[in-house]
Amino acid sequence: MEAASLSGSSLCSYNYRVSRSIPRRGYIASEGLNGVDKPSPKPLMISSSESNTQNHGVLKGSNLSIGPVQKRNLNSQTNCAVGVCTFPESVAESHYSHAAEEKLGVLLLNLGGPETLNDVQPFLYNLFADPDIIRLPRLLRFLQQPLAKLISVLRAPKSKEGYAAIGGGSPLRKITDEQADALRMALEAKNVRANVYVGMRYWFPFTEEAIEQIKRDRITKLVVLPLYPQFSISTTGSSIRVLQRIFKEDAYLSRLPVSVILSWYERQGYIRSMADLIEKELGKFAKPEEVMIFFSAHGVPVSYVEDAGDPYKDQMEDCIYLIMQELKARGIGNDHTLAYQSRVGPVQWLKPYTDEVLVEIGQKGVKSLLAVPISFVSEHIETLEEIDMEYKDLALESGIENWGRVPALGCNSLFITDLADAVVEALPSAKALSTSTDNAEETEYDPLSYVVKIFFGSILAFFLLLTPRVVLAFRNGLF
Ligand SMILES: C=CC1=C(C)c2cc3[nH]c(cc4nc(cc5[nH]c(cc1n2)c(C)c5CCC(=O)O)C(CCC(=O)O)=C4C)c(C)c3C=C
Ligand SMILES: [Fe+2]
Repeated sequence: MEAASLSGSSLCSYNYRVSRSIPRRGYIASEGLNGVDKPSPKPLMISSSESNTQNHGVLKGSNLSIGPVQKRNLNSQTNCAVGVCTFPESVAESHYSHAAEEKLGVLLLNLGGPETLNDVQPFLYNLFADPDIIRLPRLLRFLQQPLAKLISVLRAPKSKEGYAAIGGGSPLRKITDEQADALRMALEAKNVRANVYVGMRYWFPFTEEAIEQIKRDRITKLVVLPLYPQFSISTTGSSIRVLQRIFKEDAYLSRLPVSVILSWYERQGYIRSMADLIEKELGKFAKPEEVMIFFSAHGVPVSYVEDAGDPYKDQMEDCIYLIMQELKARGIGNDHTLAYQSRVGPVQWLKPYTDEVLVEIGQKGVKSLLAVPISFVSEHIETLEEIDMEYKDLALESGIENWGRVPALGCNSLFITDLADAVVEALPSAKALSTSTDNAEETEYDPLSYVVKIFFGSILAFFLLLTPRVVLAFRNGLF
């Protein structure tokens, strides 16, 4: 465990805590489609310094630092593996800790999704305007918004088709609300009263709205729980960056004791509930032992992992190792593989790609396949449309005869109870960002420079989109 405070304003820094850890394993898939031993990954060190663009610059301009995750305690009997991100030990305890009545809040963070087809383009705009989704070099940052506008307009028709095919909108809000309710009840069953809030990154209810409600409710302690089992710069990282911005600008929030759970894929409850779902779906095949278990994770660009130090790939492989170990302990030793889906744009994404591997294994003679979406805990467009429709068709065309798909965890009771445990375990490490109000910062907004930026940025972005690589990506349907 390592705490670090960063250059620039030291309003906040985070510790990355792993309360129970296992030694790093090589990733070995049986009967090796992916069957290569992976070397031990370098220790995770995510720091953020405005001046440092090369060095693991995950959350630049923020004060987040996440120290090594690979410190693993073999002897630990506990089953919890929560990366808990708190404000530093060194800051004085906030007065909230001594408040007569503690009012606990849990903030669930998620991506959000368009609820109607009219929402699709503005939703895509919000997504592509996120500097953690399209990572431009500092000097080109002024292009972010015009690029987002152009890409969202160009991608919207394709995305709309996908959302139309799943009923005209994303189910994410409804499912996340149900998970919030279930978590509140699971906490209550443990005698922990808490308000559970939902904050989405790219659509309603936005994180900002949830925070406003938290303020109105005068919450005195907050646990932040992103609904992504594995950490990625593009998901949890991005959501935390938003929180940091909001918190450091607000006197009340900067004093509120907060604990952020960064990743939780190692938790036994999660691993067991995934193994339960897999076991159940395998049982639906005529010959369960012959089924290939096909984990399909949402991809990220390779540069996130190789240049920015995103732990996503390592955590994904570790997660799959743990699930397969759990299945093995139950006497289930099926072949398995991992591939990455949903790539967007002209850059290299994590390989192997789901569509390519499906064709490959179909041609190699695999007849039965169980698809397991692994990077998300709700049904969404990429399970309901991409996997259930596109990949299923592709698999059947490639020679696979028996297809199955594991549902997302949703409100699975073992899973929700385990999330409740994660919240309880995170409570003692809640710390305030700051005890003084003089840190509150106002961001300056200059309308003239904004208009100038948008105008010239749009022209530049337009020419950028005409480069051969980008044109080719559009032609190949990658946008
Ligand atoms: C762990 C999960 C996710 C990662 C990592 C992730 C990275 C990532 N995504 C895009 C681009 C798009 N994502 C879109 C939808 C979407 N993404 C996730 C999860 C992860 N994304 C989910 C759950 C959803 C679906 C939301 C819903 O409405 O159901 C979309 C929009 C849909 C589409 O047009 O395909 C885009 C675009 C990038 C570029 C990225 C990493 C850099
Ligand atoms: Fe995505």
